Amino acid sequence: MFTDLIDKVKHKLPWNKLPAGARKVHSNNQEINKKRENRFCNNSVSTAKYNLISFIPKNLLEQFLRVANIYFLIVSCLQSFSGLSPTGRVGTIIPLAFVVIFQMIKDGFEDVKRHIGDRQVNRAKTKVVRDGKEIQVRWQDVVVGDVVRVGKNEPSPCDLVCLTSSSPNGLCYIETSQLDGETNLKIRRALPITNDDYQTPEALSKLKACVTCEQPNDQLYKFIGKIKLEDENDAPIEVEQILLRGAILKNTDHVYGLSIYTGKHSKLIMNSGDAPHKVSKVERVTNYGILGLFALELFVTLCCAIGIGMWQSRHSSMWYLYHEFSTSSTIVTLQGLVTFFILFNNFIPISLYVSMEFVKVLQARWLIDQDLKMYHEESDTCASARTSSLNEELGQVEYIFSDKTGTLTQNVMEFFKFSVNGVSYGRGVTEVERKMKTLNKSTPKSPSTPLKQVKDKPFHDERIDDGKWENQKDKDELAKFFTLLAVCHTVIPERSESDPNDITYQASSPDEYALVKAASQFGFKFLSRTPNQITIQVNDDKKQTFDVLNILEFNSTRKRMSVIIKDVTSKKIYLQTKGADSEIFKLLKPNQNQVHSTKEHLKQFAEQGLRTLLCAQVELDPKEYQKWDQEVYQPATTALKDREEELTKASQQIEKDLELIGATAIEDKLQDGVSDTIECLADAGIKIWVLTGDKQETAINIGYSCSILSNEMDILILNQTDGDGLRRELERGMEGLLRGEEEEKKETAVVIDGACMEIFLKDVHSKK
Ligand SMILES: Nc1ncnc2c1ncn2[C@@H]1O[C@H](COP(=O)(O)OP(=O)(O)OP(=O)(O)O)[C@@H](O)[C@H]1O
Ligand SMILES: [Mg+2]
Repeated sequence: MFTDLIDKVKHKLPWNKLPAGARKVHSNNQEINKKRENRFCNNSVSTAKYNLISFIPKNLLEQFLRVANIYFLIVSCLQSFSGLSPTGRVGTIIPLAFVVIFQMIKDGFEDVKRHIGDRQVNRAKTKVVRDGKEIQVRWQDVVVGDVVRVGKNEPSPCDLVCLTSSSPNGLCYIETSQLDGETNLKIRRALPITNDDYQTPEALSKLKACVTCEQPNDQLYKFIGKIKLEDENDAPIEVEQILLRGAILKNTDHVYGLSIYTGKHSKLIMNSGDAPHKVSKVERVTNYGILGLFALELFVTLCCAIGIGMWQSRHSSMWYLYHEFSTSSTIVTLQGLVTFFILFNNFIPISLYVSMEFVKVLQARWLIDQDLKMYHEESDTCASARTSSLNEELGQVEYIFSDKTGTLTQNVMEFFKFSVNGVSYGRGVTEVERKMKTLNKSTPKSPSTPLKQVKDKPFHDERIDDGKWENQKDKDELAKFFTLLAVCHTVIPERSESDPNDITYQASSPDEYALVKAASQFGFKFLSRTPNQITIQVNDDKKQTFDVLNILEFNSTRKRMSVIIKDVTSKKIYLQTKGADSEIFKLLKPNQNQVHSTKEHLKQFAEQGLRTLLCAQVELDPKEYQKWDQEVYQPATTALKDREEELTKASQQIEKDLELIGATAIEDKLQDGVSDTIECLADAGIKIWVLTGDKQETAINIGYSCSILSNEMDILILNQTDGDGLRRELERGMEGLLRGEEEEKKETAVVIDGACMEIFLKDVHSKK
């Protein structure tokens, strides 16, 4: 309570306020950057709660926020000062001091650990460019306006604008698991205007640039800013040119970036906020218990005080506790109130909190930290209780919210099946299918997918393996499909220095990685990419090159991505797209034969727990394309406001009348032990929510295989997009729920579609 207040006041203090307007950062010009009105801070951060000066007052304040401590403080004061104490003067203050000191030592010890952690981070080494040379400095000494070098597998020490990258085309990859928990790589791009000319420390130390950006804020995925080089026009800076503090550089030798937000102003720190003072449920209950005891004590005290008042008025003799005797029974009653209050102070046990703290420390250090069942052998890691104040909450978790990909599943995608021209290929049996078989909830089998054991390669089908696809009657359609897999993506190939034929792929989307790998298994090998061209090799001999005219990028709202390419030999222009079936079916040209059978296949794939994508393409008329590119697309790319929406609108204008090429199905296996873990959690009565972008059928079947859903449950599927239908379905669900409660065994699981959820939330909002 008080700590919140202190924080609020702190933010209002004039010297803590950020200046209004934009932040201007000058490269290689510390004179301007260090001006006081900029209020740039240094790059050291502190996650500790106390420092040497604030430790005693702050900790005491926190401790005396506890009801019991306030109570004992009052008792101690009365005991020492009033002269009415039936016990010694120090009867309470000594145990209280002991309790407070014990707690202080424990808090101090935990804070010292935080200080040590902070020190390690603040003193870690990084390299910055100063006077034409790279020098090593501590993280805490990096200042706004420094050009920082981040090497491979190193974290970025502060928020940087990426100026140059050692990789071709200014690309680099980062892993942001510290920021958002996602382990897949994300692509970042160096600023085009600096990438080519400022590759060396000498060049970088001559860089005269001014970056104008927002004041520090906690928005991890938003950035508005521009850069101005001497004698050049302003250029916009996009989110994809920002490396946030804590992001780790991967697969790129090094990048140089201009530091714009440091220390407590960096987005990661702004986003994490101060650690709040948490009170566990047990402690809350204890507080109420103490209030009850206190009321009881007051009552008993009152009775006794009135009693002695009455005794005195009848007997007119001195009560044995008092040396001096008042003749007024009212005064004796008042004196009695204090005396009995002190006498009965043991109603509330002073050692209560100490015992609780002691037990918690033992639980944390002894039971949790050394629990062999929570030991991970491969990484030699034990469980670690960072704080012991919330131990008992662990047993009272009611809900768990989980992501699916990468949390329940391994995020290792394997191409498993596909469908082209109404024929389904791929013979493997998925993990989900096997699990469903054991659950006796067999998925509908099609004649083309008999259950057979998987070979070492996840995809196998004797009809098309080892180049035999060329003998199929659908060979042209198959070739089109494989070409699309090899071309329509944002994967980047990397050749190893020792063997140029050895190509590894870098992808920010593990699905795309699996598709490109699969295409090369069929002989359509993706060889190289430049900003404007992509080359693939067909059957080890023929090279095919395409000019990449545009890439209409993937985002979660569009649920698809497209490329517009020009075949260098035939000069034809195509738009190729792949994405969620819910989106792509809407964009198809009407009356295509294979649509019906592809839908059937998609349903089967999804029921086998596979992640599906639909592939389609269209040949564009060059004139129409030119018109669209110049009049619609290019203006959208340079829009300064709502660029993403503008691009989405522009893409919608060209992604239409598509010809269906095929469907892909990718398996993402469950992590080890997921099913058992979820069963345990469910047994403990914990409700689990999982979020996924998969197709509904895939989600449901994965739900079964990881035991979130089971045959014994009522499953309520909410995918109605009209309010009335949704209401009806909810009512039906509620009836089921009540029935289930009566029968005392049936549980209800709810599957909610995203669109349906939106209606739901809108409704809630409007009611508010
Ligand atoms: N690289 C891609 N190209 C085209 N479409 C894609 C791509 N990645 C995903 N999609 C489609 O977009 C939909 C939404 O994907 P998104 O990545 O937003 O889901 P998500 O929230 O990450 O879910 P999950 O955690 O299950 O991956 C997917 O169901 C898929 O159909
Ligand atoms: Mg995804």
